[in-house]
Amino acid sequence: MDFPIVRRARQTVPERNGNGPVTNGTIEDRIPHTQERDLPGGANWVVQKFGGTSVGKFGVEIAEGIVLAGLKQNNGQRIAVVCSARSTGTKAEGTTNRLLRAARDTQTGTGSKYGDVVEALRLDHIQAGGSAVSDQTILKRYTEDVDKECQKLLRILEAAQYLEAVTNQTMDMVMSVGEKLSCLYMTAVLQQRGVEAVYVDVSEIVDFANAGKGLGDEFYKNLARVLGERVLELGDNVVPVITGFFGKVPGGLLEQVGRGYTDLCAALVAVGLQAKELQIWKEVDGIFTADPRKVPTASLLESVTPAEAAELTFYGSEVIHPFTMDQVIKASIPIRIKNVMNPRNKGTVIVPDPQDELSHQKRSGLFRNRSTSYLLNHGADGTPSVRPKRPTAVTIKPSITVLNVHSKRRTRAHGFLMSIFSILDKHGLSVDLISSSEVHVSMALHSETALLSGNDDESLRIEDTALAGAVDDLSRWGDVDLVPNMAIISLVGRQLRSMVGISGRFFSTLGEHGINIEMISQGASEINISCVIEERDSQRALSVVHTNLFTFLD
Ligand SMILES: Nc1ncnc2c1ncn2[C@@H]1O[C@H](COP(=O)(O)OP(=O)(O)O)[C@@H](O)[C@H]1O
Ligand SMILES: N[C@@H](CC(=O)OP(=O)(O)O)C(=O)O
Repeated sequence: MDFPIVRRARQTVPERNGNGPVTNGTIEDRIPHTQERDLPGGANWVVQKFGGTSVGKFGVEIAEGIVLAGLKQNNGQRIAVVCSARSTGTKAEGTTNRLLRAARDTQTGTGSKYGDVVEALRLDHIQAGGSAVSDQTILKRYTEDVDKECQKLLRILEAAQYLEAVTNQTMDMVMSVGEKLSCLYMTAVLQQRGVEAVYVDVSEIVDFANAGKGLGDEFYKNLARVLGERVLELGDNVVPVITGFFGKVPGGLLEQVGRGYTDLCAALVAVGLQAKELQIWKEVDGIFTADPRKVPTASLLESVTPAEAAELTFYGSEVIHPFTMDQVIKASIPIRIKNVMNPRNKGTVIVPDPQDELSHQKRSGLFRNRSTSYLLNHGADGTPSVRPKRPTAVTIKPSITVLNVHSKRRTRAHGFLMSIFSILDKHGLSVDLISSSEVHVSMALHSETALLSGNDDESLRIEDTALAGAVDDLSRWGDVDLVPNMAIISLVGRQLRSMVGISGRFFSTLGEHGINIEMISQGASEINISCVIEERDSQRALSVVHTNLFTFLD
C-alpha cells in the first residue's frame, strides 16, 4: 500500500538549567540484608541468571569462575542457576530466534526448512558439549538428552505443519526447547567440574487452578511458591540448573510476557527461595550512564531504582525485563547486574530509593503534591543535600515510525482519541510515545521488523499488515501520514523531576548540534524525558547529550 510520507519538525525553547543536591546515604545502607528479613530455615540462596549470549560464549567461564568460585567461598551460600537459550553470536541469530523462525516455516509450505533449523541447533549444542565436557558418561547422557529434545521438537513442528496452525501454545512449546538445551548444556559443563548440578525443567510447571485467571499477583505468587518448592525438593548440596522458560501460561508466554522472559523466571525462583540476592549476569559491568559500546566515556552506575531500570529497558537499553522488578522488590530482594567477563566487579544494584518511598507516603490518595520535590532536595533532618543532581542515563530506541493523525473534526476531542486507540488496539499496535492536541495526535511505534520499505519518499510502501490495516481505518477519522526511520532518545533519572531546566537543556543540546526533533513527550513519567529524532542522528545525539548533560553538570 502506498502512502504519503511527510516530514516535519518541532523545536522547543530552551529552559534555564538547574543544579542542586540529591539523596543522602550509601548504597550498602539501602540494600536489604538477609538478617533483616525473616528467612525460613536459614535460607542463603543466591539466584544467578545467565543470558543467552553469556551461556553461548562463556559456558566454561561461568561454571568455573562464577558458580564453582561462589560455592568454594564456603559461607553456606547456595546457588541456583537459571539460563536462557544459547546465542553464540548475537541474540538476533540465537537459538530462540531460530526456533521462532522454524515455527513460522511450518506454515510457509517450504517442506523441511524447519528440519534444517532443528538439525543445526542439535549439532551446535552437541559440538558445544563436546568441547567443554571430556567425561564420556556425562557427555553420552548429555548427547542423548539433546537428541531426545530435538526429536520431540521435530514432532511438534510436524504437527503444526499438518494442522496448518501455529497457536500461542505451539510457539511457546517450540521456544521452550531453547532453554532446555541450554540448561542441559550448563548442567553437563558443571558436572564435568565436580559440581552436583541437577537439570530442572520448569517448562510445564504451570498447572495450578489459578492459571486460567491470567497473570495477576496471585498467579505470580503461586508460581514463585511452586518454583521454590521444586528446588528445595532436590537436596542439600545440589546446584539446580533451571530452564528460564516457565510457560505454558494463559495466552502464551511470548504474548503475555514477551522476549527476555528468563529474567522474570529467575525473579520468581528468587522469590520462591527467598534468596538474599538475584544476580543478572551479562557481558557488561552493569548499567552505565549510556550504552558503553556506543559511548566510551559512559560511567558505571553503582545503583539504579527499579523504575529507572524499567524505563531504560523499555526505551532501548536492554537491562532487565520490566516485569522482573515488581516481584523481587516486593520481596525485598536486591537485584545485581554483573559481568560474566569480569566477575569481581561489584556491578550495579537495583534497589528502591528511600526518598521515592518518602514522597509516596506524603501523597494523599488520588492527589499529588508537587512540593514533594522538597523531599528530594533535603535529607530526613531537613538539611539540604549536598550532592549534585544529574540524570541517571541516556538511551536510544531505534526502528521507530511516527504515525500522525490530523482530525477531520467530525467528533469532539475525547471521541477522536478514543477512536484512534480502539483502531490501534484492533490491529494489535502499541504506542511507545504519544503527543496530542485537540485535533492532532502523533504516535511513535516500534517494530523489530520493518514497518515500511523503500529508499525514498516516492517508493516507500507499508510492509507491515497490522500498520497497513490501522492506517486504512484511521484515514476515516483524519489525514494520516507516516515518518519512517526515526529513533526515540530518552533521558532517564529519578532526579529529573526536581531538576529545574533539565528539559530545556536536553532539547537545546540536540538543537545546538543540528539534531532535528520530530516529536516531544514529557511529563507522563516523572523520570523520563523523551523525544523522537531521525535514526541516522542516533549515535551523534547520544554522544552530545552524554557529553553535555552528564560530564559537565558538576
Ligand atoms: N545503559 C546501558 N548500560 C549497560 N548496557 C547497555 C546500556 N544501554 C545499552 N546497553 C547494551 O545492553 C547490552 C546488555 O548486555 P548483554 O550481555 O549483551 O545482554 P543479554 O544479557 O541480553 O545477552 C549490551 O550489549 C550493552 O551494550
Ligand atoms: N531466550 C529468550 C529469553 C531470554 O530471556 O533471553 P536473554 O536472557 O538472553 O535476554 C529470548 O531470547 O528472549
